[in-house]
Amino acid sequence: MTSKTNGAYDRTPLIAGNWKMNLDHHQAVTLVQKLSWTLTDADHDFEEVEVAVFPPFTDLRSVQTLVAGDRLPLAYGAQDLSAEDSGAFTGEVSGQFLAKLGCTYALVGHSERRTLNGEDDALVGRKLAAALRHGIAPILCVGEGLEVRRQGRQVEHTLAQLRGALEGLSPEQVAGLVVAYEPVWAIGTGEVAGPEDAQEMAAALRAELASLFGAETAAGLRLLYGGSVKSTNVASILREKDVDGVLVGGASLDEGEFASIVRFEHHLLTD
Ligand SMILES: O=C(CO)COP(=O)(O)O
Repeated sequence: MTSKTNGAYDRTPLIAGNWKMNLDHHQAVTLVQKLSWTLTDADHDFEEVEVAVFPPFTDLRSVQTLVAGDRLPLAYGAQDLSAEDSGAFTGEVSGQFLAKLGCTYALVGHSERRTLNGEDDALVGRKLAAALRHGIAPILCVGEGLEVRRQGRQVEHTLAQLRGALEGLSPEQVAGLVVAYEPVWAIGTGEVAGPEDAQEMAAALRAELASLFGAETAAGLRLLYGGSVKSTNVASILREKDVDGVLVGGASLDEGEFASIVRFEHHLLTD
């Protein structure tokens, strides 16, 4: 049994790599191949620590073919999806198509989409519902910007985003949900929220999930931290009781660094 220094894992840790708008489908195949070789060589137990990648839409078919053809124990997902299922929505990608491509997960409400594409909580909630309709586990991204953090309102702000996206759902519907806390000021900046900040927010999110869906459901949901995660800081973050994994951006583009993050327990033993 995998264990934290503060106790056994109740939930399978999830290490997720969000590639953002990087790597074409040829590069995707190369990275996924190298990543799986590196982890297999290192005897990584994918049942103990789950690994998922989030390539651009145009890479997903190639990743599906590779993962299925070589029976790789890796999960993959999309970085976004449409709130709609089909129709006159030029440029949108339906959850139905993603399910056909074997996506286990879809990110919803990533801060870059909220900021660059004006996605609000209502739209994020509709996208989350669309993922659930198609049997895709949503990874709901929440988190505050620098101004909100400076005002000390980060918990209130992040919990409002959580409630806004999950309104009207039942405990059964959210059973496979993952929530990623990504403070916007820590994304791509080299600034990392301290492990205690990640834990403070994870505990607040879990308490809010318990009040929405019951303690038992909340205890089974995985909460991730994201924002400048690297092999050198992952262990201290994942040592925290309520943090069940990480959502990695830049560092997931290098298979050696990402594999080292996946093998965070190795750092737990050495630091
Ligand atoms: O946005 C992120 C993952 O979704 C975090 O990105 P970085 O790890 O590059 O800071």
